[in-house]
Amino acid sequence: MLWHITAGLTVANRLSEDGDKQVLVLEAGPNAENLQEVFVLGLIGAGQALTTLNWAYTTVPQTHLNGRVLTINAGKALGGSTVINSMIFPRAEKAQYGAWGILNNDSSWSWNALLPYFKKSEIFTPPNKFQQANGARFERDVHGFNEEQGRVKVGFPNFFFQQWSLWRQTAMHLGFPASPDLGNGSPHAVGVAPASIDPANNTRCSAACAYYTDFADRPNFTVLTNATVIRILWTEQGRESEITASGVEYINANNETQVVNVSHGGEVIVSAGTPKILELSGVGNSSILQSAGVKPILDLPSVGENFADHVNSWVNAFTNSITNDLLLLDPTFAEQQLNLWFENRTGFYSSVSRSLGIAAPSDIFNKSEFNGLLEESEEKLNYFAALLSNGNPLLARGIQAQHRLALDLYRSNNNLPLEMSLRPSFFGKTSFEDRPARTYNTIVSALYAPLSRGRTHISSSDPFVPPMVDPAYWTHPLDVAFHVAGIKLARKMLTTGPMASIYEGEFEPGLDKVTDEDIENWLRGVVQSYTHEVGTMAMLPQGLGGVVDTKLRIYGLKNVRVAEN
Ligand SMILES: Cc1cc2nc3c(=O)[nH]c(=O)nc-3n(C[C@H](O)[C@H](O)[C@H](O)COP(=O)(O)OP(=O)(O)OC[C@H]3O[C@@H](n4cnc5c(N)ncnc54)[C@H](O)[C@@H]3O)c2cc1C
Repeated sequence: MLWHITAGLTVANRLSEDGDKQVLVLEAGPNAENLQEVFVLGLIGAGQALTTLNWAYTTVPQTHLNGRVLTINAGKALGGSTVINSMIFPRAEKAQYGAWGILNNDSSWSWNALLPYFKKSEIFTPPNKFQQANGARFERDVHGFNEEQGRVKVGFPNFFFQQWSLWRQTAMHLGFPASPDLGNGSPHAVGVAPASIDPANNTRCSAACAYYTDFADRPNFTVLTNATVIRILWTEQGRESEITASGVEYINANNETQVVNVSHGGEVIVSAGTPKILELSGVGNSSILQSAGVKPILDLPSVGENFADHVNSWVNAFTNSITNDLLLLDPTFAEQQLNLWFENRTGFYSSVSRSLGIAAPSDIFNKSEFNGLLEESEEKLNYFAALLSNGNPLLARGIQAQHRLALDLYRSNNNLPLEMSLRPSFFGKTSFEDRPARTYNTIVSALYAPLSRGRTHISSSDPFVPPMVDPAYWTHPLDVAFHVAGIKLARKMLTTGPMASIYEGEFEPGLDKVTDEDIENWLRGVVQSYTHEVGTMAMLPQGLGGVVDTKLRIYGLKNVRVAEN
């Protein structure tokens, strides 16, 4: 039994290949595959705006971001966040996968060990001549081409904005290597990102498209949508040496409470809002559970801790080039473009992929400046581990181990702190009405390897009360330093090399933000979640405050695993 979905549907699909296994998936949202906000590439953002498809969690006021409450988007549909996400489908730096193996002393978590699974997860369509002419590249060795169903379709779109090419040239001018493939495990480069799309139809390929639609008639693979899981039920304690899940309680589309039993030898795989469900089931930090009115079953204090999320910010420049802003500025043009997509899959709405540049420390700091920052962070390893671990001494060791490894990787230029991407449009918080009615190019700078760690917990036993979410953004000063440097790099990218030829002045942050301090102060008022939250069911040894082992089994529970970010 599983819920849910990006990860969960993948596992459900693979398990149900064995006809002797009965697999049930419970998903709180609907099947939204037939909505044009989901399948039309250029309508990214429209799906997120549908409240029925987005959990839109809110954070507690963020101490380091002027006390602001931020929104964290997360898909609520069969296919999870892949139904509303931006479809960018590159991979991380090899050393990042290796870090899992090092922290867990398990070599099955490394780039080499995982690459066969990455290949098995996709049907990659190489770029055609038009896409190659627009910068798309690929390396055959790192992709999967097997056309069997049960894989995410990955490829490139039918429309490219001209400034993406100018921007890549500018990035190269500033020292970024040209990427032969952003999925090859060496993404410190600039290139065109592949996307999780079906290039034959120019449509989104969500996890539902990859792992469910073609398998809906598998007799042992059942999916219930609009089914919100409340808690896991346990066998009477004392009869088993380990605590055993006996069933799951959920609320169906008619608002009725239902129970489904786990068959003998069966497992529950949690892949959805996991900390909340575990805490409602009595698994977590006992004192947090008791204050919320839940009877503790297993004291596992790191559940919901170790929360990390990317945040982003931007520099937008006025431009004379053609951008996506035209869709908002001219509704007739927007209608024509949408018609073009439906007629022959061309035009603005057939575009999705973005050019990305992944920056290393050497792109943004000089060596002595960066060594100084690293030394400061090393001196304060204990302090930040204690601060970020919420009074949990084992997790403090786990966070310290993560930080030590991250700092070592920074020293060798193998931890990549920033994703830089060019959006051919306005991007930011200022509403359409409040900004000049012009076209913009925006460079978005996203903090990729944050050292800050926060938490999420229940505050009530009522399953309909949203969880408390505190990502503790920007708690670690190195996060702040990288983010400020990202804005300076974005400015440089907009104003040098070929990009300078289409630059007509800066809108935000605005040229009055001159010093690092000005930029930092502006950022504290605008930084927003990039909605890539991870880490709250940490895969770490128990001595480092872990929640799951390297087979994703929850410590202390007999038949419950976790499969999600
Ligand atoms: C707006 C946005 C843009 C993004 N862009 C990109 C991108 O371009 N490239 C990229 O690689 N990543 C992107 N991501 C991140 C990526 O989509 C996620 O990391 C990934 O989908 C997470 O997979 P998951 O299985 O862990 O969780 P999810 O995909 O979030 O799936 C969790 C599922 O569980 C369901 N659920 C939650 N609670 C319950 C409950 N109580 N009962 C039943 N079901 C429940 C949810 O409805 C959801 O369907 C983006 C994310 C968002 C939100």
